[in-house]
Amino acid sequence: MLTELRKTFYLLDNQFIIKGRTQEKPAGRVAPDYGLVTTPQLHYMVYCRNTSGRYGKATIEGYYEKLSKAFIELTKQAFCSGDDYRSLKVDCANGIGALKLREMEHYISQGLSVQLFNDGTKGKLNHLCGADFVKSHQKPPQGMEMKANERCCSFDGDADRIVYYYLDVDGHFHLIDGDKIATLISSFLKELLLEIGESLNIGVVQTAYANGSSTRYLEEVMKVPVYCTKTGVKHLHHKAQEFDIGVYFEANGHGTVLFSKAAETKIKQLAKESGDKKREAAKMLENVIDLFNQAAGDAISDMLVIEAILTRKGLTVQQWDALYTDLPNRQLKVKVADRQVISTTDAERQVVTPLGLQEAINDLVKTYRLSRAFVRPSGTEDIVRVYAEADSQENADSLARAVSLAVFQLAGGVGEMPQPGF
Ligand SMILES: CC(=O)N[C@H]1[C@@H](OP(=O)(O)O)O[C@H](CO)[C@@H](O)[C@@H]1O
Repeated sequence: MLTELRKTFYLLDNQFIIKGRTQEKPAGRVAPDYGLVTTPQLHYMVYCRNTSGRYGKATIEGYYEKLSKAFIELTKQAFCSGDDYRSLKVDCANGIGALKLREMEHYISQGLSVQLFNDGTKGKLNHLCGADFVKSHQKPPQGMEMKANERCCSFDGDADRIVYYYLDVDGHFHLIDGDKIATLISSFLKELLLEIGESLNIGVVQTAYANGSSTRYLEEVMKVPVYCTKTGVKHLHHKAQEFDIGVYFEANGHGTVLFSKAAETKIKQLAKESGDKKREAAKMLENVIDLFNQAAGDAISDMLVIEAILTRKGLTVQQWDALYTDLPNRQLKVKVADRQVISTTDAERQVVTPLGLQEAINDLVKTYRLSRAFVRPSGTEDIVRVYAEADSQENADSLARAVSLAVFQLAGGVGEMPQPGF
């Protein structure tokens, strides 16, 4: 996250970006100073400048105005306008998202009231809170007061990821991750596409970390084509650009939806010319295009899209969650002397080297039901990541442990040996 942020600052500070290429800043030109902004807001500014303002005004007010206008349009005649749909609790991970959401609050207050937690007034960045903590520990952040069935979400520190969650009446925690966000959004978009009756193609892009139930639901129930890329949003973003409408989300809640130029032009034309029903659907799609950050995954923009969809469809957080049931899963880390000894293929789902490791994983996976496991070297930490899913949490935990042990033994593990079982 921070590396991305620094890289973008560097681009704004020392170089200009012209049509996707970078070049040295011409002498005498002053780089704009936007003060403190979220990572996706910075990407928005760059996108605006690179399109000479066609994408939007390259100011923080321009961002708030563009998003809030689309959000208000989408929610104003919504079927459901009860209080349940109007309020949302947001854990801001003690990060920049808190400052920016506060600034934006009054632009969207007509459609949504947000209550902020972990807003940075005390507490440390991402410490026991934020999207990454909630997703990896599968529990609520500290500092959030949650009542049963209340809709809550967490941003990460630089506000480019978002996950939703709630507590049921028995106090059980339910996580709604990037996969379920992608599912909600795709089903909404598919319905609108049916209404406008145009054959625009839609594709969903995931990584190997996507829960098996989400992939099955998208392919088998929703009949949407799903593609798997390597981990890291740059891979998902590029793949999503191949479709008229490309929906991409990492399971950790980082993602957005991209619309091709041709799709945007078609939708804009239908919003002007077609008959009543089609025109309404096309207008809605026009606002959806404006509400999604086309430059990068954006927690604020994604939150507004999700809130607009839930309101329009009259869906509660529990109904959304019930679209499918996640397979129990576990992620572990293994320390090895050199993580580069592990090379992978098939979008990181199969190990090529060291020899014998993939066979060992295959043998372990066969001993569990509804199981899947893979390992890959992290691109951001000096570790190997292990992922496993199975029919029960106990089995997912036990498979993840057994695979960790195989990695430790076959790929030069260091330190304490992982124990089988959990
Ligand atoms: C399993 C997982 O969540 N991996 C994250 C993490 O990458 P690793 O290469 O797994 O360390 O950080 C990336 C950058 O934030 C993010 O894009 C990715 O999804």
